Amino acid sequence: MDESNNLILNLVTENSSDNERTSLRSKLKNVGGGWKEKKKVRKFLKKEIRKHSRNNLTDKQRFLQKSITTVNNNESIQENNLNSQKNLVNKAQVISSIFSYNPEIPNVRYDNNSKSIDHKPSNAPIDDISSFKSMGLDNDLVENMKNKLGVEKPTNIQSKAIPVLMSSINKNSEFDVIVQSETGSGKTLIYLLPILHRLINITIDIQNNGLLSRSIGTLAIILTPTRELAIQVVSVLECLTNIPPSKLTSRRHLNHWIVIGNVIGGKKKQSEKARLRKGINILVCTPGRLLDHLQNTKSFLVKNLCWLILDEADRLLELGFEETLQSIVKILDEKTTNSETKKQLFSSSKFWPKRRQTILCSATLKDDVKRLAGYTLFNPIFIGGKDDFSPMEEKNEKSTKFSTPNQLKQSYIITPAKLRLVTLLAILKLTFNVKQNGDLVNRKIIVFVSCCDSVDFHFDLFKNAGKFSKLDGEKTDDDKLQNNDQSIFAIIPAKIFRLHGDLTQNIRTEIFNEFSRSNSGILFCTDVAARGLDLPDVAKIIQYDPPTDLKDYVHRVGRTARLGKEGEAILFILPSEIEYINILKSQEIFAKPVRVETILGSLVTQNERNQKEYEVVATNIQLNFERYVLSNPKRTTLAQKAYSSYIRAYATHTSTEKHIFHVKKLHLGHIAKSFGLREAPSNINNIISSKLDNKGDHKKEKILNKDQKSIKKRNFEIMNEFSIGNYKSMIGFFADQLRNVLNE
Ligand SMILES: Nc1ncnc2c1ncn2[C@@H]1O[C@H](COP(=O)(O)OP(=O)(O)OP(=O)(O)O)[C@@H](O)[C@H]1O
Repeated sequence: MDESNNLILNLVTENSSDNERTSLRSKLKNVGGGWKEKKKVRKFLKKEIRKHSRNNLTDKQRFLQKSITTVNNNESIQENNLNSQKNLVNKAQVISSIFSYNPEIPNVRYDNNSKSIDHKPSNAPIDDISSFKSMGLDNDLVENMKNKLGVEKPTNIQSKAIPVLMSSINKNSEFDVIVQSETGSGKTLIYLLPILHRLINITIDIQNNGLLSRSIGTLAIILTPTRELAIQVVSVLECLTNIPPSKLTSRRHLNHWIVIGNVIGGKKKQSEKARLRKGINILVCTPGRLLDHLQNTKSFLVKNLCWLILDEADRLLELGFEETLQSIVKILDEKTTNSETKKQLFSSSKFWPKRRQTILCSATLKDDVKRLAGYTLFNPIFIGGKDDFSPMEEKNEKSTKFSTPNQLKQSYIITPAKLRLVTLLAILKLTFNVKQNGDLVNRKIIVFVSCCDSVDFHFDLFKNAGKFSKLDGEKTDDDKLQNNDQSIFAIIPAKIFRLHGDLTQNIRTEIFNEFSRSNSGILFCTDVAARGLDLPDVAKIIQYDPPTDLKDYVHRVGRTARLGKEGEAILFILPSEIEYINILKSQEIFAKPVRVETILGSLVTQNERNQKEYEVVATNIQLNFERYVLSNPKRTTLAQKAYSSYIRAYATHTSTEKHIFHVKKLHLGHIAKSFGLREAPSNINNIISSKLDNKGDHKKEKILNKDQKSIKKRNFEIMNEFSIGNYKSMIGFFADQLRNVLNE
C-alpha cells in the first residue's frame, strides 16, 4: 500500500507528463492479489490523486478543476467509466488546461513593418472618361443597368475586355476570349453585356419577320460550377433584360422574346424538360444537369447556339467536371453544324456571331488554361486584370501569380489545436463588438471550414451552446461563477447560418437568399460558397480550416473586398502549418501575423490581460463547449463525425502541400478538443477497417476497388457540390488514401 501511495504522489500532479501517467497505468496493471484487493488499491489511489492534486493547485487551477468536476459529475458518459483505472488516468488528462502541452508557436515577426499593403482598391469602378456607352453598348441596356444594378462606370477589367468582345461585331471573324481578373471585379457583366447588346440589335434588325421567338432554342449557355452561382447569374440577367418598352417603333419590342432560365439539378427533371421544350434562350446551368439534358431531352434545341460561357472555368476543369465538360463540348459540336436555315437566319443581322464563341473566366486561371483551351477554345485572346491582353501563346510563357484585391487586409493566426474553438469565439466576439455612434455595427462574416459535418457541428455549437446551461442544465454554483462567460456567447448578436453541398437544394437556396439579404450574420460553410458568389457587404472572411487548394484561398477571401470596398480576411493555421505562409508569399499574397494571446486577451479587460486572466475565461468557455457537446449523445455524435470528417478532409490537400498538411502531423487528442471532445474518438479508422477485417488480401483488394469505382461514379455528384468531407461520402475517398499508404 505504501508503495502505491508513493507512486501516486510522484506521478499525479497538475504538471505530470503523459509519460509519467502511462507509467502509472502500467504499474497499476501489475498490482497483485485478488479482485477485492485490487479494488481497494484503486479506490485508495483515486482518493489520493484527488487529495494530492487539490493540495498542489493554485486558486485559479482549483477554480478550473471545480468546474471540471461539476461537469464530470453531470455527465453520464464520464460517470459510466469512473471505476475503470483507464479513466482515472484520462480524468487526470481532462484536468490539464487548454493552455498546457501545446506545441511551441513558431517565431514570426509580429511588427507592422512587414510589406506594406497598397490600400488603393484594385477592383473598383475606374474614375476616368471610359464609360459603358463609349464602348458601343446599347443605350437602353446601359440605362437599364444603371437603374437596376446601380452600375455606371466600368471596372478596369471591364474597360479592357468588353471592347475586345464588341470589336468582333464589325470584323469578319469571331474570337474566343479568356478573362482572368480579381474576385469582385465584375466578370459576369463582361460576358453578359456583349451578348445582350447583340441580341437587342438582332431584334431591332429583324423584327416582325417571325424569326425571333423563344422557340429559336438556346442561343447562349452559361456553365457554372455551383447551383448558387447559376441562380445568381440568372437574377442578374433578369434585371438586365427587363428593359422597359420604348416609344420608338424600331425599339419597341427590344428583347421581349428572350427567355432566361436555369437547369441546375436538385429539382424535378420533368419540369426542366418542359421548359426546355418551350425554349430557354439564355440557359444558365451546372455541367451534370446540362449533359443529362443534352443526352436525354430530345426537344432541347441547341442547333443555333452562339455562345458558350465557362464561368469559374478552372473549377469546371477540376476533378469530376472535366470528363463531363468534354462530353458537353463534343455533343454541342455535333449538334450545332451549319444548315441552310441556320445560314439564312444568321445572315439576317451582322450582330449574329460568325461562329460559336467561347468565353472563359475566373480569378484563378493559370497553368490549366492551355489544357482547357485545347478542347474548348479556338485561337483565344487572353485578357488579364494586371497584364495587358495578349495571345494565348504569350500568356503561357508568363507565369501569372494569383492576385487578391489590394484593399483587402489579410492576416493569419497561429493557433494550437486546443485553442482553436475559443479563439474562433473570441474573433467573432471582437468583430461584433465594434460600436459606431454608441450602437453595435452590423457585420456579415463567413467562416470557411473543410467539410459538411464540420459546418453542421459549428453551426449547432455556436447557435446553441451559449443558451445551453439555461436550457439543459440545472444552475449550479459554477454556472453562477460562469455567468460572465454566458454573456460572451450572448455578445454575438448575429444570426448563425450554414451552407454546404449536403443540404437539399431548397434549403440551400433559402439560406443563400436570406444571408444575402440580411445585414448581419455568421455563415459557416464549405467551399460551396467560395466561388463566384456575390454576397453583399461581407466584412470578414475567417478561414478556420486552410483551403485544400491554394486557388480556393483566393476565391474564399474574394467574398469580401468586392468592387473596391474594404474587407478583412483571417486564416487559422496550426503551429505545424507555418510553412503555408511561405506558399502564400510565393504567390505575392501577404498576410500579417496576429498573436493568439492578443485575440484571447480580448475576452477580458486590459488589466486582467496582463495577469493572464484570459486563460481562466478561455478555459471556462472551452468547458462550456465541452459540456454542451457531451451532454447529449446526438451532440457527441455530431462532434465525432465532424472530427472524423475533418481528419479525412485534411488528407485531401494537394500533393504540393502534403509536406505541410499531413495527417501524421496532427495531434489527434488536441484536434478532438477543437470539436469539444475530451479525447479523440477511437473509431476514426473503424469505418474502413471494419470493412477489411477478417478478409483475405484478394477480398481486401476487391473492396478497395469497389470503393474506388463508386467514388469515381459519385465524383461528379459529390465533388461538384463541394460536399467533400461528408462522413459517408468520404468512405470511398478514405479507401483510396489507405490504398496509397498500403502501396507505399
Ligand atoms: N462597373 C461596376 N460598377 C459597380 N458595380 C459593378 C460593376 N460591375 C459589376 N458590378 C457589381 O459587382 C458585383 C460583383 O460582380 P461579379 O460577381 O461579376 O464579380 P466577379 O469578378 O465575377 O467576382 P468573382 O471572381 O468572385 O466571381 C456584382 O454585384 C455586380 O453587379
